[in-house]
Formats: sequence, C-alpha cells, structure tokens
Amino acid sequence: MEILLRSCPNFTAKSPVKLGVDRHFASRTFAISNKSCNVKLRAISRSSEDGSSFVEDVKKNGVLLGAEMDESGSIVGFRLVPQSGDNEVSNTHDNVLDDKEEVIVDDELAKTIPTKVTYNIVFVTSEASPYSKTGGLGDVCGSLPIALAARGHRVMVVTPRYLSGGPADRKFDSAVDLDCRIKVSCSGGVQEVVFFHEYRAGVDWVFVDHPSFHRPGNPYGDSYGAFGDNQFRFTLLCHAACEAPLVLPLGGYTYGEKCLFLANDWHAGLVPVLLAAKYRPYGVYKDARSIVVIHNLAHQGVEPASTYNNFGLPPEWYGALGWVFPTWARTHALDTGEAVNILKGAIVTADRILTVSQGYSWEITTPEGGNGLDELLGSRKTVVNGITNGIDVTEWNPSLDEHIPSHYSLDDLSGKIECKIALQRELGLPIRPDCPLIGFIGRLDYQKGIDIILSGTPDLLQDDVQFIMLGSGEKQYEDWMRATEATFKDKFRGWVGFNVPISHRITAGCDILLMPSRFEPCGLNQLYAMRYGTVPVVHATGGLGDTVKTFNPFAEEGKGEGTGWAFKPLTRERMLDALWVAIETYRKHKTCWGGLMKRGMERDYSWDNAAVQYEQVFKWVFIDPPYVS
Ligand SMILES: Nc1ncnc2c1ncn2[C@@H]1O[C@H](COP(=O)(O)OP(=O)(O)O[C@H]2O[C@H](CO)[C@@H](O)[C@H](O)[C@H]2O)[C@@H](O)[C@H]1O
Repeated sequence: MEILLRSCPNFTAKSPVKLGVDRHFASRTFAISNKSCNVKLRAISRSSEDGSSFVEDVKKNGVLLGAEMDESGSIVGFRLVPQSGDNEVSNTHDNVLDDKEEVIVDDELAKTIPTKVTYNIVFVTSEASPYSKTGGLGDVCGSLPIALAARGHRVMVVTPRYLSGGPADRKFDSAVDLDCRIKVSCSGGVQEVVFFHEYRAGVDWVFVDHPSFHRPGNPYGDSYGAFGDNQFRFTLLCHAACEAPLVLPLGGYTYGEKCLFLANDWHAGLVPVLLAAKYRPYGVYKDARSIVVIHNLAHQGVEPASTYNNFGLPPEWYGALGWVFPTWARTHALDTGEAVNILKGAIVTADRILTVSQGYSWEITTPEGGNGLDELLGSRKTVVNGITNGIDVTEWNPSLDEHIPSHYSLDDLSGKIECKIALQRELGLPIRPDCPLIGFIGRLDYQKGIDIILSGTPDLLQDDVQFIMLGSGEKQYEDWMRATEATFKDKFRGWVGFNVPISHRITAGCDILLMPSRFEPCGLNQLYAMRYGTVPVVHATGGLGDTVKTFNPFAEEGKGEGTGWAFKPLTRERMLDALWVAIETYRKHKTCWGGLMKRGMERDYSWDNAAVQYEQVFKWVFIDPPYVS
C-alpha cells in the first residue's frame, strides 16, 4: 500500500498564516469559588498571536502566581497557576489557597512522603458517559478522567453538547453556560462555539456547543446513516478543545499551556495536528504534549482530499493528513485514491500513541490489524504502548447495581439466579433456572463477529440452551435477529436497540457471555461479565485475549485456573466447540463453574492499575521534547 507521507515530523510553518481564534468573554468577573480564596479575575481577551506571554508567572514563596493583564498590558489581578508536570499539585479546585493562609512545610514529612508529579490533562472525545455513549469510548472517557482526578491530576474532558430533542438531553441539565464564545475559522466560514461546564467527581466536564450538535439521532448519525458533516462537527470539537485550556477560567483559573492532551480516536485526531500547525508557530503550547489514544483503528475519519481546506490548517500541512488509497480500493478508473485521513494526521504529529490493551498495541503494527496504518504505526513503535482499560466499578457492581432486580456478591450469589429468572420473565422466555443462558451485547457489525454468530446459531439452538442478543447496527443483522426470534420462540430473544439498563440485566442474568469479535482493541463487556460472575467465551484477539484466561481444570493442584474460554482461530466450529465445553461445564461440573465465577468476580477491574500505567506514560511524554516543534 502506498502511503502518502509528505509530512515531516519536524515541520514548522514557514510563513505564518493568521490562524487566530477570536475569543470573547461576556464582561463578567469570575470569582474563585474555593472556600477561602476571594481573588477576582478580570475577563481576558487575546488572540493567539500573543501566545504564551499573556501571563507573567512569578515563583513566590513556593506558590506560582500568575499576573492577569488586560490588553494594554496593565496588571488587573493575580491567579494561582498550577503547572502541569510540577511536583505537588493537589486536587484542582481545592488547590486554591487562601491568600492569607500560611503554608507550613513539615520538613520531616516532606522527606518521607515521595512527591507526586501531577498533570493538567485535557481529554478530547466524541463521547463521555453518562452524557453521551454509543459504546466503549463513552465508558472509558466517562470513568478514566475521574480516576486520574482522584489521583491528584487536574482533569478536563472536552466533548460535544449533543441535544437530540429527547429525554437524554436532561443529562446536560447541570452544565452551565460559561458565557465564553470563540470563533473558529473552518469550512470556509467562521463558526461561533460556546462552552458549557459542569464540575463533577473532581473533573471539569466541558461541553462544546454548536448548532451542528443539536439534532435527532446518536452522536454520529441517525436511521439514515452517518451524518454527512461529521468531519466538520469534529473539526469544530478539536479547535474548541485546543482553545479551552487557554480561555476557560475553570474554578477560577485556566489550565494554561503546559497541559497534556489525550486525543481519543479520529474525532479528536486533529488536536495534535493543530498544536503543531496552528499554535506552536506562534509560540503557544510549546510545553504542551499530546497522546493519541486509539480505541478503534477501523475508524479513521477519511474524506476526499478536496475537504482538506475545511480543517482550518495551513496549506503546507496537507502532507500530515494526505492519504492515498491502494489501487484495489479505488472506485473507478479516474479515482486517484487521494484522501485526507485524520487519524493518520494524529499518528504523525502526536507525541505518543496509546491503545487500550497490549495485545492490540502489537496487532495494529501488523498488516492484519493495522487497517492500512500498520507501517506508519510500526515506524513509531518506540512510542506506542498498550494499557488495558479498567471499568467503572461503581456503575458495574452487582451488589449495588440500580438496574438489576436482585443484588449479589461473591459471598452470597443467590441474587444471581433471581436475576436470571427475572430476565427470562422480562423477555418472555420459559423460566428455567437450570437451562444454560447465553448472552451477547454489542454493535451488530463486522468487528463483533456477528456473521459467525449468525452461522453458528442454528446449531447452537439444537441444544437445550437459551440465547439473548442485545444490539443495533447493520439492518441485515437486526432483521436476522427478529427472524431468529420468530423461529426459535422458546430459545432466542433478539433485542434490537441501545438500552443500558437491559445491558446490565443481561450481564447479571446470563451464565455465559459470548464475544466472537473479529478484532477487539480491549472490550469491556467481558470485564463487566466477569465482575458479575458471568463466564465469557471469547475470540482470543486483542484485549479479549489479554483479559480472558481459558479454564484449565487441572491447574493449581486440581483447584483449576482461568476465567472463561478464549478460542482461536475465529471460525464457526471453534466458537461452537468453546461454547459446548462451557455449556457442559455449567451443566455437569458445578464446582468447576463456581470456581470460574469466583475467579472472575475476584479480579481487580478498577481503573487504579491502569491509571498508574497512564501516569508512567505521562512521565515519558514530558521527558522528550515535542515530537513536532
Ligand atoms: N445495544 C446496546 N445497549 C446498551 N449498551 C450497549 C449496547 N451495545 C453496546 N453497549 C455497551 O457499549 C459498550 C461497548 O464497549 P466495547 O468495549 O465492548 O466496544 P466498542 O467497540 O464500542 O468500543 C471500542 O472502545 C472500547 C474502549 O476502549 C474498547 O474496549 C473496544 O474494544 C473498542 O472496540 C459497553 O458498555 C456495552 O455494554
């Protein structure tokens, strides 16, 4: 495959094009809302040309003070400036000290407690649960920021304020209009973007508001398919996200330029490109770093090359995003295959690259798993790492879950069988507590191996089992689910749609969770399943291979080991074999089954472990100079 890589990592724009963003704050003052600080900040207004010089920082008595200046250069106030990467910065909004407060340093304590480096982190994402979610990206960007904030980092999440006209809009009710508008030049015009904000669970949730985020459907499309202006919508998100740390005085002060952007998937992929092409040539964000987090390489944000001008980037940066399809993928004889690829742009400009499991971090450097970007990713493999996702153990907790009818835990599993009975009743299946109940939850598409399920289901249903599927996606699979339900009324239920409460009830009520994903960067449902004592049967790929260990009854002096079954290769026969072994174990070896459930439930799924690994990568990213200066 020919990959057009005219971009140069050390590219610097020679002739600065005016790419400034006009910022406007309503003329109101922001009071620092901390218990003890009564410093007031004047609104600030500047263009990107003046870059990093708008605040003069002075180190005084161990506390950094930032002088706020107006346009004429007069000092109009001071603010505390947390510096990303400096030692000892504690929880953001509690970090603002009373200016009268005396800072007492216990020398002995300082010697014994190792100082912790904390960072100003800016997540940029197209979805963040509970505000928006179509899949695992929403789960991760809804819970990892909270885990990092709890560890002392200052964390902001920038995501669109989607309003679809339905009850889901209420999720944004607590977010307040910050009265801060910026103007973004892109797509041949100037767009006004507004910021909303909610401070929750230690995190600054920043919502980018623009009319293009207000329409029925999910974040990416509606019943007619993907929205035609997604490139435009997520370009806006990226421009706004780059401005947010500079202009939003959250809790009284901005995040500033020394921050770390975590750009999630292609929707946020323009962020590292903008840092390099739009800001650094003007001296802004010289100390910032960016990490692109790949949750799914199959989606790259590819559009015709002619759309390059819509990004609001200098023409000489075309090479960073330019992409040429291989000949076989071109549609007609005159098709030159030229395109722009946002994720490619992120890969060639980000300081580091992260994926959501170690297995997947290797797979993406292979032709089979690289989706055409394997060579490029291979060329940057020294900065590619994989960190397995954690889960939100508060939302997914069988002893507290608000969506399930009976609670249970490792010490008392009786509630699980009640969940099973209630699920059979709810879906109109025969109530049979002893019948093996298999579940599937996920998008109905190629990635999730639905075609393999489809070919194996008639054979599977010859056995005395019940099978429930929840998902939406390709119409042919939705139709197949409806038809299969009509044929196997006592054995199969297909719930077409996206329904979080039902997903919890299936996770709790089933005995086995099936995940024959063709590829799976991490996968969360198998983690939820194990936490709920539901045994996963998965294709051993990516994060599924990393997290599900196949049952071995003879290990550990006959006590057994493993938490499920990970089969490969991905064929109908192997999937059915693995399912049959699981079903037989469930029926005939109850003690072994109990051990499988117990080992799965005992595991630590919290974000703590992953957060420590993220911190290690944050340290590395600040050791090196920016990849593109
Ligand atoms: N119909 C439905 N109703 C209700 N809930 C539904 C649903 N369909 C899916 N979900 C939920 O959406 C989430 C899906 O998460 P996954 O990690 O399995 O896959 P996804 O491919 O979206 O995420 C991508 O990003 C994540 C996060 O990094 C990676 O784990 C993954 O491998 C990668 O493909 C789960 O919380 C699941 O319960």
